[in-house]
Amino acid sequence: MIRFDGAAKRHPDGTIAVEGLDLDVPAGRITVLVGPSGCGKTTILRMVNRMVEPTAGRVLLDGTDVARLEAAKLRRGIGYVIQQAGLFPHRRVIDNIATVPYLLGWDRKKARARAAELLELVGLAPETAKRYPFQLSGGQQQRVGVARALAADPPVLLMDEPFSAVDPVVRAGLQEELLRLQGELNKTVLFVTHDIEEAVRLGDQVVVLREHGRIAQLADPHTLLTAPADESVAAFLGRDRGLRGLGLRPAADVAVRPIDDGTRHGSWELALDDGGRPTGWLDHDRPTEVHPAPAFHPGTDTLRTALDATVLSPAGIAVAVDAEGRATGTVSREAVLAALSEERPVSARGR
Ligand SMILES: Nc1ncnc2c1ncn2[C@@H]1O[C@H](COP(=O)(O)OP(=O)(O)OP(=O)(O)O)[C@@H](O)[C@H]1O
Repeated sequence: MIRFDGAAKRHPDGTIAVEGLDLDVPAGRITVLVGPSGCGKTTILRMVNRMVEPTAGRVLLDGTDVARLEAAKLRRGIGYVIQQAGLFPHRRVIDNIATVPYLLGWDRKKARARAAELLELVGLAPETAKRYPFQLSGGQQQRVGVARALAADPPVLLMDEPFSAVDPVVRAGLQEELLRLQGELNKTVLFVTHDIEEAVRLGDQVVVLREHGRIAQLADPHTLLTAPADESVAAFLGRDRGLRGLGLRPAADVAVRPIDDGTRHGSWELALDDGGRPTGWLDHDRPTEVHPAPAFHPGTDTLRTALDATVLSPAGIAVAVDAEGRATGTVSREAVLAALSEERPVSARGR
């Protein structure tokens, strides 16, 4: 467990980044810090691995004041993931991932074998190992960043806006991946974001901060959305709290138009293969071009995924598919938004 015990940071120029924080970050859970720019999120995170030294108070890691631990050694036991991954550009992916094992003195073969395992764990193809970071997409780079942070199997993971530089759909994929990984690994995760939706999606507990690192509310996502502590938290959650529930509501809430009712939507035709799986959208006015057909799983996805799929679809229509990938129906953006505006309690994320 990580405990902030009156931890404060005042900079030499007099700026108070964090006034005095008391917070427990439970072991094996994801705690998300969320709040407006400049409220002290990064400062709080960096106090844990001593990239920032508190000017008052303490940070305890499993009961030990981190100030008493050697910084380099402390950091090797804490995974750290930052925005845009921060990979070494001149090192291949495999060696980027093996950075900490090398530092720990593992032999090259063992370090690389571990890195290859992690590559698979974060969902990257084995051939990615030999590439350089610039040869990867933003989302792939973030996966490498996560793999690198996990390489020495640290019990604690600090993540500072790790997914904010990628587009919403890639981001949703990375979030899902993190939840899947966490289901297996049970790390103590401290995660910083300024996006409340990301916070409620990932957090077992969410800490809403205001200026100087003051806690406005600490709650599980469900409580936060249904019972904001005060007006300022409610305002931060967004005026339309329904929209913020997108990522918590099951996609099953949306009315699907059965595939048997037809595959034509205006000038767009949904093409299916022999097995009934969508292969793309065809534009009747330009029939030679095939456009991608984003899909979602009504049984397991959220309304957020369904909405993303409609937004990315050239036809403005998302395809509902079953577990085998066969199209069962279609939904429009309006249908997703209509489902959202129906009065239903927001359900907390289940694992
Ligand atoms: N070296 C420094 N000297 C003076 N002030 C600083 C220094 N580093 C950070 N600050 C100030 O401390 C406050 C908290 O900064 P911090 O980076 O922790 O905020 P944040 O919530 O992570 O912001 P963002 O979401 O924009 O990254 C800000 O007002 C910032 O300007």
